[in-house]
Amino acid sequence: MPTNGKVAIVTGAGQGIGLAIAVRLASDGFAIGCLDYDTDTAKKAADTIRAGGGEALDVKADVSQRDQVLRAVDEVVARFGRLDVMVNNAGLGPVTPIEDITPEIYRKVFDVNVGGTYWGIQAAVKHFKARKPARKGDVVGKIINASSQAGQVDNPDLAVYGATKFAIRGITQTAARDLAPLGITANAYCPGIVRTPMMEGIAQKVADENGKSLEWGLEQWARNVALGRISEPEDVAACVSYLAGPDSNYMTGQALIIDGGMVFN
Ligand SMILES: NC(=O)C1=CN([C@@H]2O[C@H](COP(=O)(O)OP(=O)(O)OC[C@H]3O[C@@H](n4cnc5c(N)ncnc54)[C@H](O)[C@@H]3O)[C@@H](O)[C@H]2O)C=CC1
Ligand SMILES: CC(=O)C(C)=O
Repeated sequence: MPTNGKVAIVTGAGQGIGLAIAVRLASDGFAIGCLDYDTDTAKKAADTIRAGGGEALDVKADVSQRDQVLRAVDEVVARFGRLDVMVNNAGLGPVTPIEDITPEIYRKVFDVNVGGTYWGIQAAVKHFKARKPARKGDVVGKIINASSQAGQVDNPDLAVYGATKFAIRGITQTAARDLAPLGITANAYCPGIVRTPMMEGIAQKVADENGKSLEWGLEQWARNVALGRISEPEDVAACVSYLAGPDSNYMTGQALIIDGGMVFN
């Protein structure tokens, strides 16, 4: 794989959408920091990229822990010498009927999904600030955050998860405004229904409640998709490739919806 001389970090790179983004950005020429709290899957992701001729380093951090995120990002910068793109992708998506929400689940999901986004932004900005834009509007660093279609509209039994994804859109818009003078853009990607372990967990719960299969559970979500199929992680990674690359340099504060045209009530 050719290198474009740039470095990207992807959180939650061990599986699902994060893995697909890491592999795609490596094929775009980025050296990749594969960050995950699961050291085995992070290592596998980095091994996969290196086996394909790319450059990668696996780093361990729980994104809900600010000090761990700062340390892991420093580690990647120490290895590759710079940072250009930070993809705050790691997240949790538990099914939480509204009456079952506990303080513990609320705290945990917000700490990972929202806290992890704050800490990833802070860790990246520290390094982006090492470069000054030569001219007003030049881009020296890009923040890309994972929101969701569940950050646009209501979804059944996802009150905690959905709230974090609405919050991430808000954080992205504010970060875009606050960080623009430093030459840093911030955008979010909003997948629809993506076949990953997270989504399979959500679909399986509905399937179990109805005595049906996982495929039936996924099909219930696909019925709302105009294009007629749920997406694969690579569909999302292709759009994140655009957000990470130079063609989106004049775009900031946006939420890119990648949902196959979901039809809402
Ligand atoms: N799968 C879907 O249909 C959709 C997913 N998303 C979002 O995309 C992102 C990725 O989702 P999936 O790939 O489906 O999830 P997944 O559950 O399949 O993978 C998540 C990855 O993040 C890692 N991770 C989780 N908590 C972490 C923590 N505290 N610290 C470090 N790593 C952690 C896991 O080890 C795993 O490798 C999430 O933010 C999710 O909310 C958004 C819309 C739809
Ligand atoms: C998991 C997720 O983000 C959904 C269902 O939109």
